[in-house]
Amino acid sequence: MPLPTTQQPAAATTTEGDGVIYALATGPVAGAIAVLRVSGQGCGDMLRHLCGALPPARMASLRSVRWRGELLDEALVLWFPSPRSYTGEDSFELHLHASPAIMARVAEALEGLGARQAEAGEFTRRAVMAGRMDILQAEAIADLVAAETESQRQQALRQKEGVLGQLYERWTEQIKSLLASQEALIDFADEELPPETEQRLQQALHALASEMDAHLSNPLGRLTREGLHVVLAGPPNAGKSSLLNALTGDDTAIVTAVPGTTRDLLHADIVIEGMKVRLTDTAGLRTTTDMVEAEGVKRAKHALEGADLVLRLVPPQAAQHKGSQVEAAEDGDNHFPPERTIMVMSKSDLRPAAPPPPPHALSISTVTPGGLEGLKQCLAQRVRALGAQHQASALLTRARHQAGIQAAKTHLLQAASAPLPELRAEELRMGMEAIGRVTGRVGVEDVLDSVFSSFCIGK
Ligand SMILES: Nc1nc2c(c(=O)[nH]1)N(C=O)[C@@H](CNc1ccc(C(=O)N[C@@H](CCC(=O)O)C(=O)O)cc1)CN2
Ligand SMILES: Nc1nc2c(ncn2[C@@H]2O[C@H](COP(=O)(O)OP(=O)(O)OP(=O)(O)O)[C@@H](O)[C@H]2O)c(=O)[nH]1
Ligand SMILES: [Mg+2]
Repeated sequence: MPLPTTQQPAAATTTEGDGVIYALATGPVAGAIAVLRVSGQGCGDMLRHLCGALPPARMASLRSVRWRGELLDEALVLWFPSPRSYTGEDSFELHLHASPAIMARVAEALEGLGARQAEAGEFTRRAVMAGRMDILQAEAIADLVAAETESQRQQALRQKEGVLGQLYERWTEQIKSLLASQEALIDFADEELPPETEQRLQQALHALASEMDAHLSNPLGRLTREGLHVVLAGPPNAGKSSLLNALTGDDTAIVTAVPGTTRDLLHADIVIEGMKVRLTDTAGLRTTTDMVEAEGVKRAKHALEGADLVLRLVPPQAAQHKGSQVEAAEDGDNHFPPERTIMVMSKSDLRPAAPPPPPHALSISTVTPGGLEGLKQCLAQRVRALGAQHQASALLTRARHQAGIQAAKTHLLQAASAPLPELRAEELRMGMEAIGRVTGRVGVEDVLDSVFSSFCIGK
C-alpha cells in the first residue's frame, strides 16, 4: 500500500541530512508485523510525542502509539540515539501490526510532526554521508537485499564487510607513496635520478597495473550478480525450446514440430550450485526469406556473441549428414565460439543405435527420464570450477567499478612511460582520483544519485 505522500515535491526537499524521514522498512504491508523506520535530527521529539517518554536506547519496549489523543496501535519501539544507529542520526523504529489502516494513520501522525517519506535508498545514503560506510558497502547492501542465490548472498556480505574497499584503499596508498617519491624529485630537480630508483618505480607501476588487470579480468563478480549467460542455439527443430522448458521445469517456451517456431529471445533463470544461470532460448539458425524469422535469427546470433556459455544443439539428422553443405551453411558454424561452446547431441532417444557422441559432446533427451543428467552435471561442474578459481577474492561486480579501475590502470601505465616527474605525478594523481570515485572518496555527490536510484524505499 502506498503511504500518503508529503505536500512538498520530493526533489525540492532533498538536501543531505536535512529533516526527518520515514519509510516502511518491511515492504508492502503484508504478514503480521510492519517495521516503520524514522531517522533525522529531532526525531526523538516525535517519538516522545507518539509514545510518551523515550524508551531505553536500543532495547525493545512495548508502547502505546497515540496521536491527538487517539490510540493508533500497540507497538514494539526501538530508539537509537545518534551516533549509534544505522544512519548515524537519531533514529527509531516502530514495529506495528501490519495493516494498511494503521500504516496510513501513523504516516499521517509522522507527517503532522514534520517528517516526510524517505526516497529510495535515503537511509543508506545518510549512512554514507555520515561516514559510516563507503559507496561500495552501500552497493553491497543493495546487493544483499536483492540476493536470490547463495553466491549472491556471499558476494554481497563480503563486499559489505569492506573487502573491495580495502583492496582499493591499499592500491591508493601504494600510488600515494609513488606520488610522494615523484614529488620529492620535482623539489630536487637538479639532482640526477639514480637508475635503481627509476627501475623500482617502473617495477612498482607495472606490478600494480597487472594486479588491476587480474582484478578486471576476473568475471566472477559480474557472473554472480547477473548470472551466467547460457545461450541455447542450433538449427530449427533441434529441441532448444524443449530443453529450456525441461531445465526450468515449466513450459515457458512454445514447442511445436514446425521448424522456425521460436523467433524472440526467451530468458529464464535457474539456480545451479547456488549460482544464478540465465538461460536464453533462440530462433533456429537458418537462412530464410521470412522477415520475422530472419530478425529472430539475427537476434540469436547477437545473443551468441554475448554468451558466457553456448549449448549448441545438434539434432540427429544433422549429425548423420554432417558435412552436407546445406546443414553446414544453415547452422552457421562460425557463430559458435569454440572455447565457450558445448556440443549437445539432442533427441538421443531417436538414435539409440547411433555411435557415441564425439569427444567433449554430450547426449541428451528431453523425453526420456534422466535424459538431462549428464548436461546438468556438466553445467554444475562449470559453475563449481568458476567458484573454486576465485574463492575469497574481492570481486568487481559493476560496470561502475570496471570503468574506474580501468581508468586507474591506464593512468599508471601512462605514468610509467611519462618522461618527467611532473607528468608522472599528474598521472598518479589522476589514477588515485579514478579509484577514489569508485569508493566515493572523490566526488561522492556525483555518484550518489545513480547508486541509490536502484535502492528500494526504506533502505
Ligand atoms: N529491525 C531492524 N532489523 C535490521 C536492520 C534495522 O535497521 N532494523 N538492519 C538494517 O540494515 C539490518 C541490521 N543492520 C544494522 C546495522 C547497524 C545498526 C545500528 O544501529 N548500529 C549502531 C549501533 C550498534 C550497537 O548497538 O552496538 C552503530 O553501529 O553504531 C542497526 C542495524 C538488518 N536487520
Ligand atoms: N523424440 C524427441 N523429440 C524431441 C526432443 N526434444 C524436442 N523434441 C521434439 O522436437 C520438436 C521441436 O522441438 P522444439 O523444442 O520446438 O525445437 P526448437 O529447436 O526450439 O525449434 P525452433 O524453435 O523451431 O528453432 C518438437 O516436436 C519436440 O516435441 C527429444 O529429446 N526427443
Ligand atoms: Mg524453439
